[in-house]
Amino acid sequence: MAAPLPPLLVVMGVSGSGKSTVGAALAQRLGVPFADADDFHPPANIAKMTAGYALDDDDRHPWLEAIGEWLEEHAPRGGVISCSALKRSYRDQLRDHAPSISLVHLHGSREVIARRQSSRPGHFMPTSLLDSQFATLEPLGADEHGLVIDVDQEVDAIVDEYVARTTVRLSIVPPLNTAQES
Ligand SMILES: Nc1ncnc2c1ncn2[C@@H]1O[C@H](COP(=O)(O)OP(=O)(O)O)[C@@H](O)[C@H]1O
Ligand SMILES: O=C(O)[C@H](O)[C@@H](O)[C@H](O)[C@H](O)COP(=O)(O)O
Repeated sequence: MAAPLPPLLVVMGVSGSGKSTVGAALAQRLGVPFADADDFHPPANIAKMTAGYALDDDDRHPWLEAIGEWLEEHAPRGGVISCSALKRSYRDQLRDHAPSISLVHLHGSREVIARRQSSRPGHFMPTSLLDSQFATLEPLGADEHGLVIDVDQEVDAIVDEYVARTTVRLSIVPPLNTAQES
């Protein structure tokens, strides 16, 4: 039997959904490297968001290319990267680099996410951009490899849910026609 592929995950969702926090915890649990896509933005993108303007497709294109390259580089040994990946076309761009990625969409109500995003200290992303994040978000298509997890639970519970839903359990099936010992 072929060895299973190492996990190569993109933790996606709107700003404040917990991508960085959950992504780091997932990487630790899975024993693979972690990266945060916030660190891949060119300075102009950070400046634009800090000033309260949403990024557009042109702003995101080079950023997604850099994330795609990280995924490509980490595909052989696995990795987790947190990246909003809001549109289907953005995820297609990542898959062009690394077709084997799995998406983990952190899904939650605007209320829960806004509360977390606005109480997060020292982050450049203004709460005023949350509406545009939700408006831009395109849910995972049925043909996209991944799963959706509710963020309204503790970080460890989210990681547990991921592991429970993705672990293949092998059951030991006794051979047929085995003579019964008496
Ligand atoms: N499951 C959770 N339960 C409680 N707080 C959380 C949870 N996930 C994230 N947080 C907190 O919410 C805020 C936003 O999380 P963060 O990981 O920065 O989100 P993102 O990377 O998606 O913008 C942070 O202050 C983080 O500590
Ligand atoms: O595509 C975008 O509009 C940005 O990448 C955005 O989705 C991302 O969320 C910001 O970088 C803020 O970072 P946080 O998600 O950590 O708030």
